[in-house]
Amino acid sequence: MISPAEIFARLGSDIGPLMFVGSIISHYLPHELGSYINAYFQRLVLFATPCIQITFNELAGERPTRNEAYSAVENYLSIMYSKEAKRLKADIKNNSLVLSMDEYEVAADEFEGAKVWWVSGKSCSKTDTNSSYYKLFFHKRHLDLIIRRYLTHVLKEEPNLRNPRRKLYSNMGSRWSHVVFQNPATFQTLAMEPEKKKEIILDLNVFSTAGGFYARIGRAWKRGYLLFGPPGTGKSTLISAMANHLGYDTYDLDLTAVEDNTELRKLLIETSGKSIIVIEDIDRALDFSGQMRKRKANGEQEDMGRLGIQERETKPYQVTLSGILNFIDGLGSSCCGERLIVFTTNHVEKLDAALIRKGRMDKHIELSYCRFEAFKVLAKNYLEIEAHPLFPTICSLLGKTNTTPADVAEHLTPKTISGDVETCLENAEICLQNLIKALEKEEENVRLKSEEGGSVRNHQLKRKKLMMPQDHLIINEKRARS
Ligand SMILES: Nc1ncnc2c1ncn2[C@@H]1O[C@H](COP(=O)(O)OP(=O)(O)OP(=O)(O)O)[C@@H](O)[C@H]1O
Ligand SMILES: [Mg+2]
Repeated sequence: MISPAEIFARLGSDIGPLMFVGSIISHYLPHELGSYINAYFQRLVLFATPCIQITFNELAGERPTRNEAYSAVENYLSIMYSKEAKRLKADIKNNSLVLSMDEYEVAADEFEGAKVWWVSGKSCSKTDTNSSYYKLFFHKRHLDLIIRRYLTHVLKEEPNLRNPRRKLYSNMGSRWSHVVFQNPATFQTLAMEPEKKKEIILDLNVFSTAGGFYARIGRAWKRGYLLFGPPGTGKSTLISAMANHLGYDTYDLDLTAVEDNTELRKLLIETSGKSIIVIEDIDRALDFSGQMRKRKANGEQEDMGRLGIQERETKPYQVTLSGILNFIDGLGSSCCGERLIVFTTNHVEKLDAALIRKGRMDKHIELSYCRFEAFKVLAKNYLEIEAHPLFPTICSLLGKTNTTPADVAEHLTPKTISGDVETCLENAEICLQNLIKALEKEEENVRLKSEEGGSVRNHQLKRKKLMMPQDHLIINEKRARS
């Protein structure tokens, strides 16, 4: 015979049915009565079972703003719950549709073997001003796990989950349109020297939590990053990793599609907080702008037949360097919330000093050719190996050649994908061998070029020596004549 204590203990492991009954009844009653009945069922659960309840109110304490923990729970539940839910609530936030649990809904979740239940509702007390809430119920034996691990997981300690519906905006003229940001790049998968990576992560973490500091020193909460390096060294990949790390939206600004500085300002004002504004290949965008302005000044813009397809599609172009400087400086003064602005370029030397000075581009990061530390990250990502007898050969070859991570990644992509361990190891061996062949070829090219360079230099030196007496003669002759 089961004792009443045991019944309650068992009930505590599955309070779902009780919760569901409460929510269904509440749903079909007038709001005030519904909320009363829901609260009653919750109290019954707490009384009759060894359950613990944690409440996340939408409006907490005296703060007029939304409780961030509530928003985090809402984000988490909207992903988990929307797959199986029958009743969802739709809302528009930052110009996009957000679905979340409707009131008096119950969602069951499981974390490392512990069952938990989330209940949504709206409190009716006068003091709470009809604040919405989420309540979490779980068995008290899981208290430690829930507090230490589950809540951390829900409250987006997992940075990728901070803003699960992150968006990638791009501009058509002066209008932004967006798609869901889905690039999976993270700092873990980014091939870069560990120290440099750590430094960037730290910088981002400090920035994202430094709102109070920026306010105190009277500066806009923004930070500029200049990423420079040859093509295929990971500039765009780093931006995606940054967006995933911070949970920010990304605005990919195509300057060549912007008509003039006024349009640029308009685009800026329409960006939201917690975002990364990216201008890729800033040197080329500015070059393009200069060319188009020159053509316009020369009255050539009418002759559209002479322009390239891309140029023909864009209108006469009036974005100037000072427009961009104002754009950067305006970030923060015309918008609220933190913003990162990121420029990328393959030719840092071409950029105007005013554009990249500290205060505008605060952090300059060089993305460079693939060295051994970066290679190890790629090998782990692509081949799932951390060591291999061929690694020392690759390490030595990478030191002698300038190969981009993009090239290395291409060689490390297995031609067949298999879950079988033996096939994976075989694939790894083949990929590493292929990479070695490519690196050896590159090394040979480097050697030939340096030999060619050497013989050209020797030739020039010899010529110089041969020329010397003649040159002296000419100079002396000139002196004599004068
Ligand atoms: N540092 C890196 N870590 C991981 N993958 C990389 C890295 N660099 C390049 N790759 C791989 O190479 C591809 C091209 O890299 P990416 O687009 O980031 O280069 P980029 O520096 O932005 O080049 P470009 O100057 O031409 O825009 C990526 O999709 C990625 O797969
Ligand atoms: Mg790029």
